[in-house]
Amino acid sequence: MTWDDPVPETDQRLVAAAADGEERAVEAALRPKDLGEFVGQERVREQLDLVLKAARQRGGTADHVLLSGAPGLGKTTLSMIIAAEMGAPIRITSGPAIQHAGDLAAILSSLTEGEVLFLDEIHRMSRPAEEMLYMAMEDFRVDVIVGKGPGATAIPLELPPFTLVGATTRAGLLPPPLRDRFGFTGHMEFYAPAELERVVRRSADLLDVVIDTDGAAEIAGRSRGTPRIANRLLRRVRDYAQVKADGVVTREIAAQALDVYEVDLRGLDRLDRAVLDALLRLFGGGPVGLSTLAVAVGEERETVEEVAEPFLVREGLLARTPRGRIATPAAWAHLGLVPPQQPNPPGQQGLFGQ
Ligand SMILES: Nc1ncnc2c1ncn2[C@@H]1O[C@H](COP(=O)(O)OP(=O)(O)OP(=O)(O)O)[C@@H](O)[C@H]1O
Repeated sequence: MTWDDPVPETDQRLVAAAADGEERAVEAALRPKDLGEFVGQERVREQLDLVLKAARQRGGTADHVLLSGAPGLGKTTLSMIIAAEMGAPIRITSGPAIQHAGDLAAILSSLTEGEVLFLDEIHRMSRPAEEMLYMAMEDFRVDVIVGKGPGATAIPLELPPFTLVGATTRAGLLPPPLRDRFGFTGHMEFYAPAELERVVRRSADLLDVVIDTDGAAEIAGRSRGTPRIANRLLRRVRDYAQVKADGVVTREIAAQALDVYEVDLRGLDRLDRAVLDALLRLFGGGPVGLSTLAVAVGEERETVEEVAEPFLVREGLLARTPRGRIATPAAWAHLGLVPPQQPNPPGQQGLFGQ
């Protein structure tokens, strides 16, 4: 497996959606092995089930599959399930690991018939490799260029039929010719709390952790719609339950543990709350410019914009407007603060129609 990309420093948070190599090794034990075990994503599961069943009935190779969605929602897991359901081996690589077309040619030419090639972060592949992939996907053929300059020749190389599973967090960044070569695209959504609760209970079972329904619900509610985060929080809660209590995870124990790790009821961590707190207390809820907000919390502009804000926006706690960042009424409520009363100019509504 090649997941060579370092996780950015700022992403090494308990609530980070990305994982480093070490965590991926721990995660391997928790991966569902077939579609039946895979929690949630009903639509994608049903559609994929049809694609795979039909391919099996025809005795052929499944169409190429594109999975799009945020990190930690189960794209790698689904690719392994696709291989398992097709009874095929799987090869795993990622866009950034394929710098040259030659790297891709080497991988493609060593595939066996029906093999699944999982290409994570497919949007980060180099241009020449991408162009080679077009032909490989469509015609199961690549042209290997031998030599340089005017004497260079293209030697056609036949490939066995294979299934490409591409994963991307940014489907919009894929060039249309690449997108169009996938027979099926699955859009992965964030998970509902009840689904995450099932993920937590399943993982607890596998890790031999005793947990009650409320304990699982408490962890699920703080997991930002993401199974990877749910599993990570479960591991930290397990430590707490073992060291500070009798090992059993109840709602109270889960809440105490996650309070220690500063992950609040909605899954906000220290950084998220610092941004909201500054926006509300220092700037009256905004609008305030990103740079000013970043200085106020002692972080880089990029950290606030790329690490904290996406989740705050998704949660409906912060809005990005042309005039700057503004807090929503939900943000005031979440931090238990009361918004200042601002008289609206005659005939004009306030920002939130208040
Ligand atoms: N639907 C699910 N049911 C149960 N566990 C899940 C589900 N989806 C993901 N997980 C668990 O969450 C963890 C992360 O999943 P996975 O590595 O597949 O995510 P990903 O979308 O590929 O992430 P990335 O984009 O960072 O590669 C794994 O331990 C996996 O077992």
